Amino acid sequence: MTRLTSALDNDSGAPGSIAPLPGDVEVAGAPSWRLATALMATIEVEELLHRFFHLLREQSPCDAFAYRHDPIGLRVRFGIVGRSHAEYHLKLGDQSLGYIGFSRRRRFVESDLELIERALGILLHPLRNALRFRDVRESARRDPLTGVFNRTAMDELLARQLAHSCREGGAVSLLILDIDNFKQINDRFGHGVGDDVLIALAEVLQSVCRGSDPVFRYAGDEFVVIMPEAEEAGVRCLAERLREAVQTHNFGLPGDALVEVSLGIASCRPGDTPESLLQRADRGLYRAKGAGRNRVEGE
Ligand SMILES: Nc1nc2c(ncn2[C@@H]2O[C@H](COP(=O)(O)OP(=O)(O)OP(=O)(O)O)[C@@H](O)[C@H]2O)c(=O)[nH]1
Repeated sequence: MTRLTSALDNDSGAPGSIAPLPGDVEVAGAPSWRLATALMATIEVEELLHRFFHLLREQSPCDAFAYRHDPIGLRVRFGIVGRSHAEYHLKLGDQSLGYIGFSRRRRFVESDLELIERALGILLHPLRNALRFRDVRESARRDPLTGVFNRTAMDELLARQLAHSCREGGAVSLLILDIDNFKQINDRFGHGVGDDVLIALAEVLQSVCRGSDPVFRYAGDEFVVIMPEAEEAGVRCLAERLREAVQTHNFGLPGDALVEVSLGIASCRPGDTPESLLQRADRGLYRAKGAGRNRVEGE
């Protein structure tokens, strides 16, 4: 663990290395085992950090706390930011476990930072385990070929979004996209080239969709995009943008062969289930194929 800054009243301090802690130190009167036991009782990163912050704050060395791990896009914040700051890079061996920052209205003094650093020493191993668990769970929700979310993740999100829309009355829309004549691409150029097309297609879809509209690989050459809060006009607009983006993308196929897609769209109606919503989008896709492909259709 490395102290990056100990900015007292916003003055930057010199970086320094923190020695590992003995296992049995006291955290400002609270035995370290209390913190260690609380952290051992969960494997979820967010819950772990929440417990860490609350136990630390009982000893009042900080008012706010921010954790970030950019490679996995994880950010967690608690409390109200003050004007005195201290930031640490958390490392176990060569492995980075992210950055953690503390802030406080009152000025941090060296004994506060020592207390924080002892507590961080106790956090390191549980945090490493929680990050590993998160990684395993995330990879079970990803399609191994394209890296986008898989059908399991789609089923979970769609059920959650529909339940939310039932409760709160908000909109949910989705689209299903299928490559036109993909079998011919495989037959003409080989299965490996077909795989490359699927990978590149997933990248095009993700680059057009905002982070809030996740992309899923639904089946072989079919992808789904879920649009929380979007009405039919919104999903139609996104579907058209995706169709155009794919058509104009250079997939690097021999003879500059084009890749085109057909799309079916559907928006949530009262009483919809995930299955009924998907079926409507699928019927739209079927109509798009029947009407000549490279187009968007709803029901
Ligand atoms: N390369 C590759 N091909 C796949 C994969 N999964 C499914 N496919 C192929 O995708 C093709 C799907 O074809 P279909 O969607 O049935 O038909 P299509 O040729 O795309 O024609 P339309 O959908 O009617 O336009 C089949 O040839 C499958 O073998 C994969 O992971 N990699």
